[in-house]
Formats: sequence, structure tokens, C-alpha cells
Amino acid sequence: MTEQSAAPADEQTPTRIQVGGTAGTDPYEVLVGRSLLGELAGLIGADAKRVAVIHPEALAETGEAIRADLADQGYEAVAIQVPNAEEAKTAEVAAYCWKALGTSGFTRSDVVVGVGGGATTDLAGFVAATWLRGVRWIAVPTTVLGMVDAAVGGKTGINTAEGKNLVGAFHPPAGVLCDLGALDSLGVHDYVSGLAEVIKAGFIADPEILALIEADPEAARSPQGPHTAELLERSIRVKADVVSSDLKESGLREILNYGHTLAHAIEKNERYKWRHGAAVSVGMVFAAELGRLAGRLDDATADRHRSVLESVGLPLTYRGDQWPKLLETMKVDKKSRGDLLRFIVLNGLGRPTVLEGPDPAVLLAAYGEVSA
Ligand SMILES: NC(=O)c1ccc[n+]([C@@H]2O[C@H](COP(=O)([O-])OP(=O)(O)OC[C@H]3O[C@@H](n4cnc5c(N)ncnc54)[C@H](O)[C@@H]3O)[C@@H](O)[C@H]2O)c1
Ligand SMILES: O=C(O)C(=O)C[C@@H](O)[C@H](O)[C@H](O)COP(=O)(O)O
Ligand SMILES: [Zn+2]
Repeated sequence: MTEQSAAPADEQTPTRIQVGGTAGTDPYEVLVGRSLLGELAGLIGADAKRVAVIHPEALAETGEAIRADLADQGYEAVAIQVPNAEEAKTAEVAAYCWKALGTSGFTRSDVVVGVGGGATTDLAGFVAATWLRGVRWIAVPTTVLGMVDAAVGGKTGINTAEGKNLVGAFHPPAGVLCDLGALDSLGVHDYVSGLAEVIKAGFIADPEILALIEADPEAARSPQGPHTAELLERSIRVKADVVSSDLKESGLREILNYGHTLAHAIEKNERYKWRHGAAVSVGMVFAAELGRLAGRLDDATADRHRSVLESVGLPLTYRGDQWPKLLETMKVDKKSRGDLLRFIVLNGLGRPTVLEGPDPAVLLAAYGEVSA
């Protein structure tokens, strides 16, 4: 259940979007605005004595500033620096963080703060989920992708040699602070990568997102664009609505995996050097072609995938000769059941559904449409 507010966040008033609170889950808020770090201590609460601020190398100064501020407020605050991007999502880095928590005497009333992109918050949430079987954590996403998707919904985890996000836990944060000012230092490549998940939210649930991007794709590529806050908030609401009704992915939540079956296989094939959003972009074009070939999706909506993704600079194709490897990886996608491959496709704009066990010839034909 999300609370709708009339206007996107402005300089003074953050937008507050509620997540969860149903089926025994604790509710929490996603705040979208500026200068939100003052909210952090309130979320950490008075019961905590220690706070661990997990941040990537790229945000060393920010991580240290947050740590120092929390120390000034009386917490025993430690900063734990982890590698940038996917290199942080490993068992070794998780073990490094557990060691740091152990060394600082972290107890069940203490709190983890994950500051960074989706890779960092996935790791930080996983460390919080596993330490002492679960301590509270707060997400401070600093990328578009982290704000609209990764930090919301409680999917935490790491990769293994066999694939993406294969080890993890559902462990929702106690709060999410989306400080729009953080996006100013993000490189355009990473900014645009996050737009893939924004566009995903548009196709599966909120076509107004697509209209806003299509009206001015160049503006959508910039944190200074006139619709930045609205695009982020609309996407967060899509995610919040879905995870509030199906936290553990027993049904509806699978729609958030639109484009991800192929995307995760591409990421693994590229040894995680491709950004997640870039892979999701190719994966959505593939899913659109699959939907079209399966007789479910109309030509105009399928074609619209290419046009909107390309307009912001996202990739549409991948190496044609890699299909056999990609298919093998896709077989162990989390949506698979036994030998049954399952994909999210669209029945139409905003109407996601599951396609089970497609004919291998149809899969190959759909891949032909994204092959470079
Ligand atoms: N848990 C979920 O529900 C969920 C949802 C979507 C994606 N994800 C995961 O999120 C990850 C991708 O996240 P991402 O796209 O944010 O990439 P990322 O976390 O890899 O960050 C990209 C790069 O930007 C740097 N960075 C982060 N914030 C910055 C800032 N403000 N200024 C400058 N540099 C900054 C990072 O250190 C990194 O080098 C993937 O691992 C994906 O699987 C998880
Ligand atoms: O929150 C979800 O559920 C999603 O599927 C969101 C995806 O964008 C995200 O990449 C997620 O990490 C994928 O999860 P996985 O279970 O397929 O690893
Ligand atoms: Zn994703």
C-alpha cells in the first residue's frame, strides 16, 4: 500500500512513500527529497549503541562524513568500505563485513546503514539479514537504480560463481532515504543504467513514466531534468505497491523481474562488468519480442521498447554467438521450476504476465531479434 502525495518532492518537503505494513510485515517509509541525512538518527533510534556505515570506495568521503556525524550524535559508528559495484557482492566481502561487525561488538539492537548504489545496498542488507540472524538496517541509495528499485522491497543478496543474486534473504530495511543531491556526482553511464528500471516500471505498471521520458529523453538523462523527482517517485510507487502485497515473491512480485531472466545471464556472461541496468535493457527488448512471438503483445508496444530505451542511450542488442551459454544460465533463474523456464512478458502495456515453458524455437527467434 503506498501513500500518494500530490506533487513530487521539492526543496523543502520530502515525499514519503509507505511500503509494507501488511501480512505481518513492518511498514517503513521511502523518503525522496534533498538534505535527508538529518532523518538518519531518528530511523536508527535510541536503542542502538553501534552503527556500521557500509559504503563503496567511490563514496569514501560521504561514508566518512555520515560516520562522523553519527559519532557526534553519540553512536559508536564505524565505516566499512567495500569495493565499487558488483565486486562488493561476494561471499568474501560479506565475510569482511561480518568480521568488522564482530570486532566492534555489534549486537541485535545495533544498526547497519548501507550507503551507495544497488550493489552496496544489496550487500549491506544481506550483511544485516545474516548478522545474528537479522539486525535492523537503513538504506541510503545514491544511484537512480538504487532509489527506484534496489533499496526498496527487502531483496538482499550476493552473487556466486554460478550466478547472480543466488544467495540472499528477504530482509526489508527500516527506512530508505533517497537524497536527490547524491545523483549529482553519478556518471551519466550509471545514471542512464538506472533508467532501465524506471522504464521497466513504465512498461509493467505506469505508462505515464514512458510518456514523460519520450517527451524529452535528453532531460530524462540528467538529475537536473524537470521530471526527475516525478520519474523516481512514480517508479518507487510501482515497486512499493508490488512488494507491499507480495514481499516474498510468491506471485505478483515476479513482475518486477521483467527483462531480468536474460539480463542476469548476460551479466554473468560478462563477469559482472556490464551494469545491471544495461543488461535489463537488452533483457526487456528480448522479453518484448518473446511476448510478440507468443502472440501476446501488440507490435506497437513491442517496438516502443526499442524506441524509448534507445532514446536515453541504453543498449538493445547482445552477442549472437552467446545464446547456448545464456540459455544454460537462464535455466537456473529463480523463476524456473524444475525444468520449466518461466518469463515475465506483457499481454499489453501495463499488463505483465507469466509465460511458462516457451517453445525453444520461439526463444531462439526472440533472441535473434536482439542479436548483434
Ligand atoms: N535488491 C533489489 O531489489 C535490486 C533491484 C535492482 C537492482 N539490484 C542490484 O543493484 C545493483 C546495481 O545497482 P546500481 O546500478 O546502483 O550500480 P552500483 O551499485 O554497482 O553502482 C554503480 C557505480 O556507481 C558508484 N556510485 C554509487 N553512487 C554514486 C554516486 N552518488 N556518485 C558517484 N558514484 C557512485 C558505485 O560505487 C559503483 O561504482 C545490481 O547488483 C543489481 O542486481 C537489486
Ligand atoms: O524486487 C524484485 O523482486 C525484482 O525482481 C527487482 C529487480 O529489478 C532486481 O534486479 C532484483 O534484484 C532481481 O531479483 P532476483 O530475485 O531475480 O535476483
Ligand atoms: Zn533489476
